[in-house]
Amino acid sequence: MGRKAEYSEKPKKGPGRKARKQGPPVFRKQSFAPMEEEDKKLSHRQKQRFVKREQKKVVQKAKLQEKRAKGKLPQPAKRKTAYNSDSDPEDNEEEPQVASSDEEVPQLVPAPKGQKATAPKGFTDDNDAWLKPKKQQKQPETESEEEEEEDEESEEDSEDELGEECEEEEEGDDEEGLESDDDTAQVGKLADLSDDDDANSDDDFDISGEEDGAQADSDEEEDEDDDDDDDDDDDDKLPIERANKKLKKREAEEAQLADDEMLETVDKQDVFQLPVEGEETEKDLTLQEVQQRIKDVSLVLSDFKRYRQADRSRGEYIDLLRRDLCLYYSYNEFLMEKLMDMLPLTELMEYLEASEIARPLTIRTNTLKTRRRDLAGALINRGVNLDPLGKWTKVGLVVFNSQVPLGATPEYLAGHYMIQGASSLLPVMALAPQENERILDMCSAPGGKGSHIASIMKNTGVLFANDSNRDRIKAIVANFHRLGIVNAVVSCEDGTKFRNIMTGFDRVLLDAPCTGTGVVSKDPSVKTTKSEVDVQRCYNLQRKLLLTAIDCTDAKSSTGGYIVYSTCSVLPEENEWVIDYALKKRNVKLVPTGLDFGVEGFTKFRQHRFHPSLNLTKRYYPHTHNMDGFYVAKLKKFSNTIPITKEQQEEDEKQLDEAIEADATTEAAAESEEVEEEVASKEKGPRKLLGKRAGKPSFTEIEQELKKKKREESKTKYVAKVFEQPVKKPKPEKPAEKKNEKSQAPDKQTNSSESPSKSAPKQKQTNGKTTVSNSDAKSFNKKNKGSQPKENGAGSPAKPDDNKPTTNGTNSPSKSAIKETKTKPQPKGKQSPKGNAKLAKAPRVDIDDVPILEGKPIKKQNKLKQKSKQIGQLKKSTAGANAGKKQKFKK
Ligand SMILES: C[S@@+](CC[C@H](N)C(=O)[O-])C[C@H]1O[C@@H](n2cnc3c(N)ncnc32)[C@H](O)[C@@H]1O
Repeated sequence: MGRKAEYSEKPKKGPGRKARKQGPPVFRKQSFAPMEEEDKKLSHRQKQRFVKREQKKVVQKAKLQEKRAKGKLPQPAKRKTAYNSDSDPEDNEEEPQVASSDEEVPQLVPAPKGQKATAPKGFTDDNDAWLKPKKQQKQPETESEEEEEEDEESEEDSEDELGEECEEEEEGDDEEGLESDDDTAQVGKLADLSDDDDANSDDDFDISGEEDGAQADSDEEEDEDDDDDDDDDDDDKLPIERANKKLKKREAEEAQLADDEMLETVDKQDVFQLPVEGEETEKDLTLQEVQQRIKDVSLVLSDFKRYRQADRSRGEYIDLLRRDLCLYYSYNEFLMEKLMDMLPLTELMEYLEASEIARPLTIRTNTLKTRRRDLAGALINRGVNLDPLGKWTKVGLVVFNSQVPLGATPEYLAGHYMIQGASSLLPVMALAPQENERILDMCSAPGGKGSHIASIMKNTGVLFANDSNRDRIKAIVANFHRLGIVNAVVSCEDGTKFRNIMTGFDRVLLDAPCTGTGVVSKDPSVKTTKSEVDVQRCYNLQRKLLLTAIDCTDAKSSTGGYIVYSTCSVLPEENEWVIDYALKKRNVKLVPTGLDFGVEGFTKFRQHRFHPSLNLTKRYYPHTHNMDGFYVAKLKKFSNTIPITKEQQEEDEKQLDEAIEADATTEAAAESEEVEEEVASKEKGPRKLLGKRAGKPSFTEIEQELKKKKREESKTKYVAKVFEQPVKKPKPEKPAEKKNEKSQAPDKQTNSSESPSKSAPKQKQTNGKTTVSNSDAKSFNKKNKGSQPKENGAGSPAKPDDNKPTTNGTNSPSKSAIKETKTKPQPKGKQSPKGNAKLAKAPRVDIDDVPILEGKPIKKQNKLKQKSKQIGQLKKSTAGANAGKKQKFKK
């Protein structure tokens, strides 16, 4: 952009290129206002052209009149549009204007004035045939005229481009039109401030600057077409007429296109054609196309008889729909199939759409510390925009937006509220805890529902908050501390074993671990990661946990005897099926949840039929309740006896155990293979395996041992322990023993303490206490690099006997909360006679510092073991004096 524009002066009139070459461009201030003085100053060429045009017009008019007089042509109809050409003989008022400009340009052939009175009323494109003085005009042209004609044509083409604008501006006077063009050309020169001079080089009037390149190009193309078709016609027409014609033509084309497109769409909608078999078009499809196809197939399926292709089955359409839905919403086929089985098509679409959107952020008032109104006021003062969640809850608040992070407000830190999804309030409401009851929250971490229970109990009675995940237990403790809950005992046990620890609860909440298919909006990975095995594993575990929950409940409780089962999954396998199973296996019946909204649970699902009372259970969906997908069932235990024989019960237990273990093993097997490969690759170097064995895992003794342990670990995957007691591990007596122990010792220790069902370690597990030697802890901590054992007694766990329940299931655990147990470091009594002697002197290991094997991915555990073994082997080769230390390190 070179020159600075000056608006103060009027630019000098002249041919375009020449004008641009002269000094800085200037623009008049009122760009679109007429410039009467300047308008009259036409250049020589302009004048010549104008004269020519006038001549043409006169000739045309004369011929026209002649023809009309002979009766060859119909009387032209009056034009409706406002831009009647000056050729329109009816525009008498405008004639003088033409004449005014004609003052300077002598008319070579004066128009026959007498004709004006009898002139036809305007013209339309229908009668433009009468503007055809083709050859007669061309013949008299000299060569020089032809050149000028070329110029004129180019000029007129450019003017054509302005046709639309001209339509509004022109008043029927050609000269005015020209002037108008000229004026707009002046305005258009702003764009010419760029180096785009060449583009307009052929235009005397610099009007091409008005048009963008694309438009100009397209018009040029059209001009070419027109030249081909109507060359002769166009020669006879005024630019404005040509523009009009082109415009109409373009409009007709567009209308035609729109019609075609519509027909095409209607065609598509009417008869959707399934892709031909083997046609792999999915990869090329855009999301919009996939979406369209989803709509089309849905339409076909909605009225299959009407819209189907004769030779295609419903299954084919459903298959295609499933594939498209998977593609569009990024689900795996397994989960999409499950959802399609579960929901009618229209509802499915709504469900999928709703699952793409995050649910509203909700919080629960902790009524132990504040009232909802006060909390709302305090948060509003902090710039939180919130409202009560709904009439169905007195403690829920929905947060629309917040200027502060809700997990860090002083109110949050003071424990005035808990951030919880709306759906997680439902199971606790269904449980309806009472004050002074004994309630078990079997799978409690991170303590959202547990803390809700405690607050309804007003910190009376006892809440047993259990979870098998050691890491998540910490969250329970932290939340309970923050929320001021003092009636809770937190434990880390396998829920399926809880009947061996304690029974006789008034109420039990089982918020079971599940596939999480209802919380896709929170965790989109669920869409792609869940498989049949995951669902199987979940429902087997859920069944087992539910039977245990029922067994832990006291049917004779004066206030309760209720069990609430909930999941954040929408799959019937994890919900109705599990309840139906429990109805058959225990003396329980379904009772209303007390929740006055929600969809009834399924009583049938595909070929399966459930107990009719399953309609008392409630389902919640994102698209219907704007909550996470959720399921709630409330059971009443009416007898403490078990309706099935002991053998049957054992058989059931065994079956469930096997199913869970099998699932876990399947999963572990894959990992195990990885480990094997890893081991092999590590050993590949020094061993230099050749031939067929090269690069393949070699099943040495150690590797097989590893595999065995791996399987063991996978079996005890769900088992975790709390209150692990630090025990000093006896030092190895002979270095010679190292060889046997090197691969086994650390793992044996782990296994023995982890195994949930073997006789010796069973006691350790059921009482929830595990011995971990100080040296072990140190070595593990070294490996883990994270947690160093604290040598302070304050952090050590409680004496095992304090909390040790008997295994007959009648004894209650002591009511000491985890806080208590942590602050009472006591030596472990019955674990190991060897360790026992040294226990009193042993420095305590804080519970939080004990390395967690069961919580780690198996792959990592094996890596650790592998590393320790390697280090041990290395050290073994060094001085014998260090042998004891090495052994210790390895273990
Ligand atoms: C859905 S979450 C519980 C959420 C919790 N009720 C709340 O409201 O914050 C399921 C929990 O079950 C735990 N869990 C899984 N298997 C278990 C088992 N066998 N025994 C006890 N808890 C288990 C998981 O660690 C997880 O914390």
